[in-house]
Amino acid sequence: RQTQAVCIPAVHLHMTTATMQVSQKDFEKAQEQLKLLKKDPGNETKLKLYALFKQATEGPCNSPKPGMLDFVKKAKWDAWNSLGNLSQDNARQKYTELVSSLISAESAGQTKDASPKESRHGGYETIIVSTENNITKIMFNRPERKNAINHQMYREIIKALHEAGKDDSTIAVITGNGEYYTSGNDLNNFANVKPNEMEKMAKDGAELLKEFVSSFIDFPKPLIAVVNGPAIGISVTLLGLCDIVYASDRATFHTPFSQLGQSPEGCSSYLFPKIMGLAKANEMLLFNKKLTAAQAYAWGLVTEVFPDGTFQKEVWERLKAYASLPKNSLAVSKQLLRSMEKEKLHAVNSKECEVLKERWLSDECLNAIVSFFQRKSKL
Ligand SMILES: CCCCCC/C=C/C(=O)SCCNC(=O)CCNC(=O)[C@H](O)C(C)(C)COP(=O)(O)OP(=O)(O)OC[C@H]1O[C@@H](n2cnc3c(N)ncnc32)[C@H](O)[C@@H]1OP(=O)(O)O
Repeated sequence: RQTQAVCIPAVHLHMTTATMQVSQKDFEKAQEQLKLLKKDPGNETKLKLYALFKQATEGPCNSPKPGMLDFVKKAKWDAWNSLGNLSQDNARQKYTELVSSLISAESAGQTKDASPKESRHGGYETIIVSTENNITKIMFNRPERKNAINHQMYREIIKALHEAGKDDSTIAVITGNGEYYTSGNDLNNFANVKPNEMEKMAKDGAELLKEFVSSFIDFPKPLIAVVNGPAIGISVTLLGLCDIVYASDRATFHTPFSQLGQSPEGCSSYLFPKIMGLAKANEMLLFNKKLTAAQAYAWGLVTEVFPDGTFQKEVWERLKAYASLPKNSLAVSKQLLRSMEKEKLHAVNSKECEVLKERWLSDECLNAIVSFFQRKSKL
């Protein structure tokens, strides 16, 4: 899998003769500092470091794309290739900055009086979790994969929601890093499964999905979705379990389940008809209708739409004010609003996962996934 351990080969931690740029010294120093890190920075970060090192020393990716089955090589190639034509100077700069941020994060973790403003939660690779102004922010962080949700990300979000539910924050926010909110389930979750492992894949997937959706159903504080860009699949269905949904006018909302031979999840088979009426829910959940932000607002899925240019500023100012309201009052009020539904939502979640488990073994679903990987189809 892409998230398998990726070592940074020693050779990549040494400079070739290379350029004598102003930043050359810093770049070399960064390579030395990297070796002093006590904590493993995680596979995603190691991939970024690997890619930036290759770009800085060799320029844009020039090696042939490895085969689909060669996961580690493919993940490294993808990371390097995703840097496109980034100049070697910029790559050196970014590499140096990344190392410096890792060193600072590590020493901040060791010093009690670290910045009181934003505290970054450690131990995550596919998401960034931080707390500031009484708001715990959970950010999908695989921008080069359009924030597709792989198994590791599902597990990390479950953990982050569990911790956010108990921490001192007043509200929690879920959002995406980069251009996309998220492109939904990572289709690689279905790739490279041997025929005799299909049933297990479907069973494990359904269990993970059930636990993932349950962690949204049970989340005890106001949960706000800040939809910064296009949202696909499960990231759209989960919006029904969020208490407020703010969207950039660049966001779109797409649940292409029948196109993928699958079926709705995230309690959308129950919540979407309640939110928007059965006729409109059918267009989204049966017939793959992609909504603009304005349509999603008109259909009741989105609370408010903001111009992309001022989206972050306006939304975070608003949320900062909301998060200064009395924490316990907000929590009990949210629970009152949702409690009558909780049992029903868990039952819907179980049923949806059961149906999906069967769908994942169907030819319709397998053909759709093969088409995606053969580049015959994209959404
Ligand atoms: C435990 C299991 C629970 C399952 C729950 C059920 C959930 C269901 C769903 O969420 S259904 C929705 C699934 N999502 C998709 O089908 C989206 C697939 N992606 C696309 O159609 C396109 O990538 C796109 C429209 C999102 C973006 O297109 P474009 O702007 O042209 O970018 P690229 O395609 O070049 O994307 C860059 C890079 O990212 C890879 N990627 C993007 N999204 C996904 C994804 N969802 N799964 C896997 N890979 C994804 C894409 O393949 C590119 O990789 P490459 O550079 O080609 O290696």
